[in-house]
Amino acid sequence: MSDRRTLLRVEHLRKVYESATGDVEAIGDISFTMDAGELICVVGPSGCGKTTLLKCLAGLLRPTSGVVEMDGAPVTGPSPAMAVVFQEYGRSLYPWLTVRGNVELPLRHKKLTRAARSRLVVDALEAVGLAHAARSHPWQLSGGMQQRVAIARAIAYQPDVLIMDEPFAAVDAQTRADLEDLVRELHASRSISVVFVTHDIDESVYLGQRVLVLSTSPTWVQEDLAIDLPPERDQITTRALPRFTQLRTHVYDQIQRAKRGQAVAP
Ligand SMILES: Nc1ncnc2c1ncn2[C@@H]1O[C@H](COP(=O)(O)OP(=O)(O)OP(=O)(O)O)[C@@H](O)[C@H]1O
Repeated sequence: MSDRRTLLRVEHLRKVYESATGDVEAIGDISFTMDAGELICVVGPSGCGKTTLLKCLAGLLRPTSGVVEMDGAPVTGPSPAMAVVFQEYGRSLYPWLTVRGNVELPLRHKKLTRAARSRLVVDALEAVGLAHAARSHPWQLSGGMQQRVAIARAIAYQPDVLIMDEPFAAVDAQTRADLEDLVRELHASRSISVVFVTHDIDESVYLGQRVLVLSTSPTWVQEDLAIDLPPERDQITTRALPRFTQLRTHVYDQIQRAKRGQAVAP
């Protein structure tokens, strides 16, 4: 649950990529804040700058102008307070390490005793339902299980913010539903704040407490929509609610407007 403390503040963020073939203004002017403990989904037309935004939030990319602040301090590089889960789980896990080794690796940068590290790894693997697979290698696991390992690695690091870039785009529908519920469960039980980018409108409404709809590039926040569905959600009941249908239709309409360039800048 949100505790009304501003954790992340993005103000007038702009990002221009410079290249030999010309400049690309990926992000025009994005501003929003996120309270501690919130789960925000970000949607928008393809190529509108969602990944660019996440990279700026995570300190992996320097904005051209504007500010990203985490807990009142400017983000100037990768921060231990944030962990990122990407879509390409296959490329983000080291095949020569076991599941346990993959989850443990980033913790080696923290000043922890071996026992404390071990506790965090065991706890994270249990939380994602993979305690039994600790000694397997990633290539022995299904796609959904590999993405669970990536999530375990992120939560073992104990970040304040979990940043997820279309994390379930490459798994089948049933696995995706299970992983969505896992994210909701981890968010609720561990008070982790989550920024979740997705192409899937239904997924954004099902997961989010808020949905940020982005315009086409150069991008701004076209709508910051509060998702007023009950906090207890499940795949069958929640998705069958008339309000769920209204919200998904609304988000869909907004994205269509964005694609047609009809959205008005705030
Ligand atoms: N390194 C780069 N150099 C130049 N242009 C880039 C670079 N990375 C991204 N872009 C451009 O910036 C814009 C936004 O890209 P970005 O990947 O952030 O969008 P996205 O919304 O995540 O895309 P998608 O929905 O397809 O995943 C696009 O026009 C893209 O071509």
